[in-house]
Amino acid sequence: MIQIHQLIYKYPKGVEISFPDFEIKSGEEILILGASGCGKTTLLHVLGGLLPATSGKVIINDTDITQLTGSKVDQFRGKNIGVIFQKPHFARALTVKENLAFAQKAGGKKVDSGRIKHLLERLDIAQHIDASPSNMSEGEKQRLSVAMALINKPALLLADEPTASLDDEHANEVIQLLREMASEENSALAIVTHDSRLKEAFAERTLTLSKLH
Ligand SMILES: Nc1ncnc2c1ncn2[C@@H]1O[C@H](COP(=O)(O)OP(=O)(O)OP(=O)(O)O)[C@@H](O)[C@H]1O
Repeated sequence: MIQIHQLIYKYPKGVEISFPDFEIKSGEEILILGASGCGKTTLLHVLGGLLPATSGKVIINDTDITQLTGSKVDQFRGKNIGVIFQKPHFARALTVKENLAFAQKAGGKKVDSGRIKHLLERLDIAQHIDASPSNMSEGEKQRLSVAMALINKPALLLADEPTASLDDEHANEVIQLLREMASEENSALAIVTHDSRLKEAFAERTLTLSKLH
């Protein structure tokens, strides 16, 4: 269960952004929409522990991450939060399997080849297990970034603009995949986007951020 309560982030010498309260249950999802500049990326970074909240709470499975300091935030993220960035980045010198094994170790877990194989098969990229990610198509790379984010069974899966450059058909496919995978893995899913095409599919599970004044 993820709970956001009275969350505020203030950029040093910049704007102060207040976010609405919301919660996401395990295996459920939320679409966070808003116009350019309203704070979507900022919210994603605060939820992912990449920016420290100025005040308020971000509770992820009973831990308020705003209270974690120093390397504790990084350790918590490695174990409990998966992030799918707009542009996937992998270690190019490592194979697909080695990238996933690296992510397991970074999350404080032992390398689990069975888990790696399961996710690659589920995401239909198992044929690339010993290849370099650089030799994969854009769609395959995106599916690998989903595998990387899910490898440690995170409580929270965050996706940043996953449909930004996609046509309607591919946008639907990616969203469908994220929803299925989050539900299968029992992760709470938060998608941050300005893509209002997605609004209908998420119906009441949409949160629209207000414009800053
Ligand atoms: N490093 C920074 N320092 C100061 N202000 C910033 C910084 N980064 C963002 N901002 C401001 O914070 C506000 C929210 O920015 P943010 O990038 O979160 O918006 P966004 O909704 O993700 O926008 P977009 O859809 O255009 O990516 C904006 O007013 C922006 O100018």
